[in-house]
Amino acid sequence: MHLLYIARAQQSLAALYPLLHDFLDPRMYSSFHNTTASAVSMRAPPADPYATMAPPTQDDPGNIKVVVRCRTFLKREREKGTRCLIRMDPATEKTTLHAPEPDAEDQRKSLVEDKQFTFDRSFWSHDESDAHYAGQEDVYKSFGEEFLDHNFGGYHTCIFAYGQTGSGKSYTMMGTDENPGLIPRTCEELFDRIQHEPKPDTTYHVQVSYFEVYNEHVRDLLAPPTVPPVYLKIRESPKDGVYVQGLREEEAKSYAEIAYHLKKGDSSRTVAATKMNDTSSRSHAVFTIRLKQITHSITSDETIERTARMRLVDLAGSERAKSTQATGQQLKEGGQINKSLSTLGRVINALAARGQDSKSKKQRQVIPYRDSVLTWLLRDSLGGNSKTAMVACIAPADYEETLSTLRYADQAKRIRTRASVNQDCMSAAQRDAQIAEMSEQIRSLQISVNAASQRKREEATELEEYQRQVSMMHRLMEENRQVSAAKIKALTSEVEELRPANVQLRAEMDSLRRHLALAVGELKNPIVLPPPRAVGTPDFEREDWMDGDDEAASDEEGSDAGSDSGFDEGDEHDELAQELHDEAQAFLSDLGLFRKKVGTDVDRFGVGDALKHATGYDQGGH
Ligand SMILES: Nc1ncnc2c1ncn2[C@@H]1O[C@H](COP(=O)(O)OP(=O)(O)OP(=O)(O)O)[C@@H](O)[C@H]1O
Repeated sequence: MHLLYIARAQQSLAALYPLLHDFLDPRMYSSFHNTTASAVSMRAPPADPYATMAPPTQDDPGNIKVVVRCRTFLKREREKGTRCLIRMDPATEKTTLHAPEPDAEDQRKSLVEDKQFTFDRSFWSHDESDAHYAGQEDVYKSFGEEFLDHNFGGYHTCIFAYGQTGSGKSYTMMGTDENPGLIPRTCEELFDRIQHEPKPDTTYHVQVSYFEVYNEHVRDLLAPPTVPPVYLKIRESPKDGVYVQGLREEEAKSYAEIAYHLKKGDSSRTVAATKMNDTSSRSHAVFTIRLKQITHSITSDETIERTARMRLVDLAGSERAKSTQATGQQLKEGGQINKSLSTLGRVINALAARGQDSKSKKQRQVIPYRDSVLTWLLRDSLGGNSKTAMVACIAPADYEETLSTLRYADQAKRIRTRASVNQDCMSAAQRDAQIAEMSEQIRSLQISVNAASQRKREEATELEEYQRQVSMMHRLMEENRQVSAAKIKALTSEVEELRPANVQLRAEMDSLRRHLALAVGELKNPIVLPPPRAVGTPDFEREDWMDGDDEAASDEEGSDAGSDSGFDEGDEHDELAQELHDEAQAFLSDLGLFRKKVGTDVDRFGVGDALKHATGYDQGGH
C-alpha cells in the first residue's frame, strides 16, 4: 500500500516538474530536487542487515567492453570478387587487418600495412561455413546475456554499435525477422526471466522509450509522426541527469508489447538508400528499457527498489562523401552524422586519456560531451554510472574505413566507467517519512504552480486591458481626426461662401472711405455760394460785380455777426463727420477681428495653402 502511495507521489512529482520548468526559474525549485536527491541517501548503508536481499551498492569501476564483428560479403562485393582483408583468431581474440593488394595507381603503398588489434571479443560473421562463425545468437550469448544480468543486478548498461555505413550495425542491434539481433533478444530474454524466474517477493515494471537523433534534433519514435516533426528538448536535472523532456515511456507487460513498440519506432526511423547501403540509417537510434524491481520483505517491512536502465544504441554510420556519392540532403545528413561521430571520437579520446592516468591533473581535461546532442545524451553511458559495451562493426574489404573503426574501438577500450547499483532501501518508518516529505513537496510545488499560473493569468488580464485601452485610444484619435476633417470642410465652405461678401464689403469699405474723406474735406472747406441778387440783373460788364457782392455779403455777415447760424451748421457737420469716422473705425475693427479669427482657424487646421488656393485669401492681409 505504501509503495502505491510512493509511486503515486512520484508520478505527481514527475508531472509537476515539467510544469515548473515552464513557469519558474529552475533556481526556485532546485531545492526540491536537492531534497529529493537527499531521499536517495536512504540507499542501503554498507552494513545493510538485508544484504542477502540486495548486494552492497558500491561503485564497480571497469573498462568499456569492446567487441568487434566482421560481416559477410554483400552481393555487390561478391560480384566484384573483392578480397577479404580481415582475419580473426578465436583463441587470442586478435583481429588482423591486412593491407590490400596495391594497384598500379596506388600511391600510398608505403603507408598501407597489416595492423593487429586485440579486443574483448572478435566475432567472425564473415563466412557461415567457418568453424568459429559467430551468428546473432552467439553475439547475444557472449555479452548480451551478461549485460542483462547486470540490469537485474540494478546496474545501468549501454550497448552501442559503431562502424562505417553498411558495416552491419543495424543487423547486429536489430537484425531481421529470421535472425533477430541484440535488442529483440535482450527484450525476449528479459520477459522470459520475469515470467519464468521471478523472485517471489519482487514485482517487476518495464518501460520502454525510443528516440532518434537526426541532424542534431531529438525525435520521439514512439509518438505518432507529424509534419513538421516535433523535436524534443534535452534537459538536465540533479536527480535524473541528462534526459529528453516529454519523451514517451510506454509500459510493457510482455515481449509482444515491447516488440510492438520496437517495430512501431523502427518504422518511424529516418532511413534512406545510399550507394553503400540500401537501408542506411540516417540517424542515431536510442532504445531504452527501464527495469524497476521492487522487493519487499514482510518480516522486516523493508522495501528495496532497484531501477536499471538499458540503452541499446544503433549509431548512424560514418561515411565518406566520395564513397557514398551523396549530394543534397544526404550530403548534409552525412556531414551531421560525421560531426557527431567525430565528437564521440573526441569524447572517447578524452575519456581514454583520463582512464589511463586518472591522477594526472593534465589529463583531467574537459570532456566535450556538450559538443553534440548524441554525446550529451550518452554522457552517463560513456563516462559515468554505467556498464558499457561497444560493438565495432567492420566491413571485410575496406582498409581505410576499417582501420579507422578499429582505432576508434582500440581507444574506447581504455575508458573506465564507474557503475553502481541503483537501489533504494527503505524501512517502514523511512517510507512513511518519504511519503510525508513527498506530500509536502507536492503541496509546495502545487502552491508554486498555482501562484505561477495565477501570475500568468493576471499578466494576461493586464495585457488584455492594456490592449483594450490602446485600441480605444486609436478609436478616439480616429474620431478626432474625422471631426477635424469635418470642421475644416465646414470652415472651407464658410470661407468660400463669405468670399463674395468679403469682396463686396471691401468695395463698400473703400467707397465709404472715399465718401468719408470727401465729407470730411467738404466739412473742413465748405463751398460758399454767392447770395441771391435782390433787384435787377447784375452788371456783368462790371469787373467788380463779384467784389461788390462779396462786400455785401461780408457786410451781411457782419451785420449778422451776432446770430448763431454760421457756427451751428459747422458743428453739425463736424459731429456727423466724427460719427461717420467712428462708425467706419468700428467697422474696420470688426473686420480686423473677423480676419484674425479666420487666420487662427486656418493655422489651427493647417489648411492655409488649401484655403489660399481655394479663396485667393492671402495671410499677408491683402
Ligand atoms: N553479420 C551479417 N550477416 C549477414 N548479413 C549482414 C551482416 N551484417 C550486415 N549484413 C547485411 O549488410 C547490409 C548492411 O548492414 P546494416 O544495414 O546493418 O549496416 P549499417 O552499419 O547499419 O549501415 P548504416 O550505417 O548505413 O545504417 C544489410 O543488408 C545487412 O543485412
